[in-house]
Amino acid sequence: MDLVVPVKTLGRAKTRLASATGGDPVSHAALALALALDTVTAAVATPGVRRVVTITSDPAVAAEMAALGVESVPEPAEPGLNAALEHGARTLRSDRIGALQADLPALKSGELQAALEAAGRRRAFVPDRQGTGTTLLLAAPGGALDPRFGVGSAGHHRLSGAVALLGPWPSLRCDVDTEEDLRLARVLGLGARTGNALPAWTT
Ligand SMILES: Nc1nc2c(ncn2[C@@H]2O[C@H](COP(=O)(O)OP(=O)(O)OP(=O)(O)O)[C@@H](O)[C@H]2O)c(=O)[nH]1
Ligand SMILES: C=C(OP(=O)(O)O)C(=O)O
Repeated sequence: MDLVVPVKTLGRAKTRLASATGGDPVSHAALALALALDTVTAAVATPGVRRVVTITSDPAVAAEMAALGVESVPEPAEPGLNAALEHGARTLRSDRIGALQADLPALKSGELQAALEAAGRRRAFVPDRQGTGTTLLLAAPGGALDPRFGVGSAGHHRLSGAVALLGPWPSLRCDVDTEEDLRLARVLGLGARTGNALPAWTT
């Protein structure tokens, strides 16, 4: 399985989390980067994951990912998350491809591995903890990714024929968009970089 991980340019990312860093843009960018680095660190360590590639036009993200041994592909001219994922999938030219969101700072490799195994050869997705969004989308072997991320993406992925995977994988389902999500992810056990990037209120 090869995974594409989209990472928005840090200065524009995670706007719903801005209050967590008190409006300081430097701390905010550091937190957004830490979320992505912790997610990718867990993904790279997952048995069954052969390759991880981030899709980003942010040179700071690409440099940090390179330090982890992870390649980055620049975003295409067409804007938006799904266009970025389609571009990444095309670039990888892999037989088996998936898209993993970059805001899963509590992600445990064992849970990602279990979800990959549960998918088998099906096109499948993992909904977020609220059941409305999507944290992981897996193409069938040789099949297209056909990403439909955005508001209500779980419903869109289901309607497009992907199978919902609802296993006991809280770290895989806990994407962090808000301060409340961050608190929940902390209970699950944050990756080291996000833990270090957090403001004092969480301690
Ligand atoms: N490369 C790329 N990644 C994106 C883009 N939009 C969203 N993402 C990534 O997709 C994932 C889910 O995005 P959201 O949760 O909506 O994140 P966000 O847009 O940074 O957050 P908000 O500003 O709060 O909506 C995150 O990993 C983002 O970094 C995009 O246009 N390009
Ligand atoms: C883009 C998505 O993420 P979020 O709900 O975190 O914005 C999605 O779930 O499709």
